[in-house]
Amino acid sequence: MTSLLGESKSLLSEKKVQVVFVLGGPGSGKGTQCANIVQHFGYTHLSAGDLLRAETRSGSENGAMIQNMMNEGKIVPSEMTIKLLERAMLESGNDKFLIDGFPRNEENRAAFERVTQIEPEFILFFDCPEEEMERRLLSRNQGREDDNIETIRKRFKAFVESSISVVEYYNSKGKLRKIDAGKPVDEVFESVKAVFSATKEKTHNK
Ligand SMILES: Nc1ncnc2c1ncn2[C@@H]1O[C@H](COP(=O)(O)OP(=O)(O)OP(=O)(O)O)[C@@H](O)[C@H]1O
Ligand SMILES: Nc1ccn([C@@H]2O[C@H](COP(=O)(O)O)[C@@H](O)[C@H]2O)c(=O)n1
Ligand SMILES: [Mg+2]
Repeated sequence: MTSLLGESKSLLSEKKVQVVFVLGGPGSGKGTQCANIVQHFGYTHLSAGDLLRAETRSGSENGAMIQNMMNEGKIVPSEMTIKLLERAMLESGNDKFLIDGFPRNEENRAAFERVTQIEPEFILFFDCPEEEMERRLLSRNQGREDDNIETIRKRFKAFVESSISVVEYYNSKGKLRKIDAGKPVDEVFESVKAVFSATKEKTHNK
């Protein structure tokens, strides 16, 4: 795979950027907590799902295919998602990113590393019981077509079958920061803050 601009090397590999991957099951609270992190720690939040949804609305040639895959809870080929992430990162003007809902499988992980040559600082993992995630998704009311019980079950299955192995991979590299996400929003954010404050402290003392 080549980069956004069809070059063998991504323009991002020449920039000094910091990336935190934000992972967790559907409805674990990734988007909610990312909004809080942005306010406190100056990151730009990029949700892979939001970028894909915007692409389906843009009328692009891949839009209909992406829409069908999302309605089935399937993981879209890395080439498309990485292109959207690369473009959003380059356009943002920032150098610190929370990448939410990515990498979703081994293919996502390996392709991002190969194309951008970016190694994430750490992985924030929201660990939440499935019954709680299901309750949250069914009462989210944001008009998402995939928030229906049939697709929610497919998304849970994809998370267990494809995404957990990515979480385990980063755990084995000592990069995982696991958060108990089954608690109320403010309590979850206290744990999140502790992770980012510790990282800031470490960087400051270097
Ligand atoms: N800690 C929490 N306690 C109760 N409700 C929460 C909590 N965190 C988020 N929510 C609510 O749960 C719903 C899902 O949250 P959010 O959209 O942040 O999850 P997500 O992980 O980004 O989901 P998805 O993977 O589907 O994008 C939202 O309605 C949100 O307001
Ligand atoms: N790396 C990704 C991320 C998401 N998708 C597709 O988008 C759907 C919604 O994702 P959310 O993170 O917003 O819940 C997801 O179910 C996938 O269909 C993807 O393909 N690849
Ligand atoms: Mg989300």
